[in-house]
Amino acid sequence: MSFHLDTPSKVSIVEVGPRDGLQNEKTPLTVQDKVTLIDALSNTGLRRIEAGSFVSPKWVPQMANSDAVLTSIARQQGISYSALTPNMRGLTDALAAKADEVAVFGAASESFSQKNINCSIEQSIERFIPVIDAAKAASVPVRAYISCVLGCPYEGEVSPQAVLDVSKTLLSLGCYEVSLGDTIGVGTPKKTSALLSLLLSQLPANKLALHMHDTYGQALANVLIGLQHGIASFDASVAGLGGCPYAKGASGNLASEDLLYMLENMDIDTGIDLQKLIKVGHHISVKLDRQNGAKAGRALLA
Ligand SMILES: CC(C)(COP(=O)([O-])OP(=O)([O-])OC[C@H]1O[C@@H](n2cnc3c(N)ncnc32)[C@H](O)[C@@H]1OP(=O)([O-])[O-])[C@@H](O)C(=O)NCCC(=O)NCCSC(=O)C[C@@](C)(O)CC(=O)[O-]
Repeated sequence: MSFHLDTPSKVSIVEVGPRDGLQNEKTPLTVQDKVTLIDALSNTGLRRIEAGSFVSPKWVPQMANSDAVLTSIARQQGISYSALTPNMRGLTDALAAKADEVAVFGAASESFSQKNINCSIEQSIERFIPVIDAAKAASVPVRAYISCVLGCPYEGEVSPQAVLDVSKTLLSLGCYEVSLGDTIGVGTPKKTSALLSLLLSQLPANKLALHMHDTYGQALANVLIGLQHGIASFDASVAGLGGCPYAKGASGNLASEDLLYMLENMDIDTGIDLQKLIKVGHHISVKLDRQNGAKAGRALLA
């Protein structure tokens, strides 16, 4: 029996630890370390794993070895291994490395767009058009991220209408899903609910995902709001790894283990084995010499 509130009975989790999680880590991981992490994640039941990012190594050195990572992992059938592709150069490299899926990433805030990808929102859309077209021509699905949907580190408040406009544009260009990024974790249930109410008045729930950072401990509460609005796709990061290099102070993503613990206890099916995921979270935390950011992970290991 599913939870008494009107929530989806099944949800899909995008594990972003190997990308969003590692892109801001001070301790650089070797290709082999990343491959070990991704291969371990592949054995947990996850079906969507973001494995790397084809961005400028001058901007994000931690992702410089994404091609070697994608070509070295032990791919498992039924798992989509994705990568970020900000431009045609990124897409070409991602296709050469056989990414199963790619993602373009824009923002709802002009300042963040400039700081993150060095162009305006409008210019970013112009850049994405050939990327999306070429990916589709290669039969590679394209996801889209929008950063700063609930607040911007440079501008503060972001208007929900701006998020709606960018979402509609990216979906109309052929992205199969828009992942709404609370980049600095300032979203609260009230703000998340207001944003989703507007978006869902014009877009179907199955075109949206939530990508919550846990800076203020609100990520899981916001996910619950998302579930109650019918959202069934969520991004999370094993051990709560992460942070965005262009959003100072942003802490990690919502920990995958915490998300899974909540979903399991709401009888919502994900197909993922929590115990296996907890072990992966523990190992990567030890490897990075950082505290495991997953509360459920720490509690269940204790
Ligand atoms: C977008 C660019 C490339 C524009 O960067 P640019 O400087 O405007 O671009 P450019 O075309 O003038 O190129 C500059 C240099 O980068 C190289 N270059 C150009 N493109 C590539 C590429 N694809 N791969 C490798 N190298 C590349 C290019 O060859 C050139 O090299 P140089 O001639 O100086 O030696 C740059 O701004 C960049 O790489 N930004 C990275 C931003 C990033 O990765 N941010 C983190 C991910 S987004 C995020 O975390 C948020 C999210 C998704 O998780 C959701 C949320 O929480 O909000």
